[in-house]
Amino acid sequence: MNSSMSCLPYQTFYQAEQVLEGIQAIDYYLACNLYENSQNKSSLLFHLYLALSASQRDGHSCLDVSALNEQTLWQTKTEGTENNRYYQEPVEEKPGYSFPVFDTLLSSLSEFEVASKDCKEQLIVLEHQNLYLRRYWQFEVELANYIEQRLLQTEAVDVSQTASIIQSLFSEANEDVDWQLTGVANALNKTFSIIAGGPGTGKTYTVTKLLAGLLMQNANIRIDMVAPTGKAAQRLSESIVSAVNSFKQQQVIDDSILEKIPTTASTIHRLLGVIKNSPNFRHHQQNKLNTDVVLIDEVSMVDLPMMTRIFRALPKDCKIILLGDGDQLPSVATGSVLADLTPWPDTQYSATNKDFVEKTTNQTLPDFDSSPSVDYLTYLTLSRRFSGDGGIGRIAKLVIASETEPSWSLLTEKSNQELDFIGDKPLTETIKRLTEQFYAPIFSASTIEQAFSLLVKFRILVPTRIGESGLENINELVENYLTKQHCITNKQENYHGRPIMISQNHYGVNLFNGDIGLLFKDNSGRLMAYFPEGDGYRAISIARLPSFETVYAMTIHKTQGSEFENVALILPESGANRLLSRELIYTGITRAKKHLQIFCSKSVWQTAVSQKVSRASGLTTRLMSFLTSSH
Ligand SMILES: Nc1ncnc2c1ncn2[C@@H]1O[C@H](COP(=O)(O)OP(=O)(O)OP(=O)(O)O)[C@@H](O)[C@H]1O
Repeated sequence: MNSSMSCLPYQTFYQAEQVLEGIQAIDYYLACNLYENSQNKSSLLFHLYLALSASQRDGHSCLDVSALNEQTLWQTKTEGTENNRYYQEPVEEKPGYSFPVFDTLLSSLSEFEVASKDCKEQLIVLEHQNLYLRRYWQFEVELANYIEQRLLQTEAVDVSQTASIIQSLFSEANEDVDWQLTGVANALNKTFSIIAGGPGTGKTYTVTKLLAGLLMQNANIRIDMVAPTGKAAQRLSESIVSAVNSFKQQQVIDDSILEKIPTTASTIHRLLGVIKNSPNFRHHQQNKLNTDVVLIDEVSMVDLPMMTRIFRALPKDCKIILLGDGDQLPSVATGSVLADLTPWPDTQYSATNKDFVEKTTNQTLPDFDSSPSVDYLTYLTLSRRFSGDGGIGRIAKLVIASETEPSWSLLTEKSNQELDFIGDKPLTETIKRLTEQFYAPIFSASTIEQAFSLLVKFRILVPTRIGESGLENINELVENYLTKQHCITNKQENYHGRPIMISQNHYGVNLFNGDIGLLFKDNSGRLMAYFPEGDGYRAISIARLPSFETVYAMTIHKTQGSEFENVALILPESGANRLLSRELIYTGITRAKKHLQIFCSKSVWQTAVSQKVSRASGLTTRLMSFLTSSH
C-alpha cells in the first residue's frame, strides 16, 4: 500500500460501509483514485469526492458544493426523514458524514479552481461553486462554445423573400399571435434554434413547415432527421409523413417541395455512425457529416456527452433544430441539456429579432421585457391534442406546476371523461380488471395485425422495476391472470401472445433498445417475434433476438418518445422512492392520448408532485453570461 492510500479515511470499502449508509463501491473506489491524485489530503476532500461520484451517478453534470453546506450525508434514516436521497434499507444506525460550512468547503477545493494553473493536470475541476469530473466539465464547456459560435452566426436572409415563404406556408389568417408561424420565421435565419412545447402542441407539424420553408430558400439542401431512440425516430417519421400528407391535401405547399422532405428519421447513433465495440463514432470534428440541416426530436432524452458529439460532427454552416419538451424527464445518463437550454418560461426575443419576425410574419408580437433575450427559442403553447378542458391536458399542467392539491382534486373528482382515479381498489383487483379489458383480447386475435393493434392501444406504466407495484411484479400478476383465464395455454418463457421489449441495440438485426414486438404463431404454427416495419410487420426468429423482456408494464423512463391511447399509471405504495418527481408523473401522464387511469395514494401523489427533478449543471449559467454580454 502506498503512503497516500494509507492516509485514507477508510482503508477498505467495508470500513466505509460501517459508517456511511448506502455508500456504493463505485463511489468509494473513484474517491480513492481521486484522493491518490490530489496534492492535499483530508477526510473532507475524500468525502467531497464520494459526493461527487454519487451525484455523477444520479445524472448531475457536476456537484453543486453549496448544497453540501453543513449537510450530513449517508446517515441512517430515522423517522421523519423520508426524503434523504441517500437512504437505503437500514441495517444498523450509521452516523454518516457532516460537511462544514460552504466557505470551508470551497477553500478545501482551491487547488482545483479552474483558474489555477495546476488544475490542468487534475482529474477534477472547480468552477464557480460546481465541482466536476474533468471529462464532464470539458463536455459542458465544449457544448456551450459550439452553441455560442452558432448564436453569433445569424444568416443574412432576404426579409421580403422570407415573408413570401411564410405567407405560402401559413395561408390562414390568425388574429392572435401564432407561435407556430413565429417559430418557423424565427428559425429561418438561424443556424441554431429550438422549438419547445408540451405534448401535441404541434412541434412536428411546425417543423415540417420549417423544412418546407428551408427547401423554398434552397431546394438542394440535405436534411437529416434523428431522435435518441429507434421508437422515437419511428414516431418522428410517422408524424412528418402525416404532416406532409395533410399539407398535400390542403394544397397549401407546392408538391415539388413536399416531396423533398425526408420521410425517414434515424437514431442519433446511426447518423453519427456507430463503430463496433467503441464509444466513438465515425463522424466527429475531423470527419464531419455531409448535411445542411439536422433536426433532432425528443431532445429531453439526449445526454450531455451525446449532444456534444453531435455538435462536433456538424459542418460549420449546418443548421441544427432541436424539438422537445423540457418539462419531461431528463436523459437517463448525465446532464439535462434541453432543460438547461430552455430554463425561461416564455419566448423572449431581442428587439432586432422581434423586428425580423414581425416583418416576415406580418404579426405584432408582445413586448418581451424579460432578460436575457433568447432568440434561438420559441415555445408552442397551444395543445392540439388535448382539449382545453380535457382531464389529461389539465392534470399535466397542474402536475408540472407542482399544484399538489388542485391536481389531486381533479384526479379524484371522477367527473372527467379522460381521467379515472383507480387508487381506491386493491392493486391485484385493478391489474385483473386491466388485464381482462386490454390484454386478454390479444390472445383471441387471429392475425398479427389485429393482435398488434390491440397491444399498442394500452400500456401499464410504473416508476420502478421492483416492489409490489414495480414492473416485475405487475408483469407477473398479468401473466398469472392470463394463465388462469387460459389465454396463456403453454406457460413457458416464450408463449404465443407475449409482448416483448428489446433491451439491447443490435444493428445486425436492426432492433434497438426500447423496440416493442409480439411473439405470435405464424401460419405454420411456428412461434416468431413480430415487429412493426413500414406499413406491415417483420417476422424474426426468437433465437436471433437481442436480449428482451415482457412488456405488459413498462417503466416511465422507457416510454419517453411513445404514446398510447389508454394508459394506466401505477405509482408505488410508499413515497420514500427517490425516483418520484413531478417530471416523472408528467412524463407518464402525457403518454396517454385518450384516456388515463391513475393508481396511487394521496400521500404518494403529494410527495411526487411536490418534488422537482433538479440536475446540477453549469450550462445555463454559461449561456446566461453569454446572452447577457452579447445583447
Ligand atoms: N396548426 C395546426 N393545424 C391543424 N392541426 C395541427 C396544427 N398543429 C398541429 N396539428 C395537429 O395536432 C396533432 C399534434 O401535432 P404534432 O404531432 O406536430 O405535435 P407534437 O408537439 O410534435 O406532439 P408530440 O407530443 O407527439 O411530440 C397532429 O395531429 C397535428 O396534425
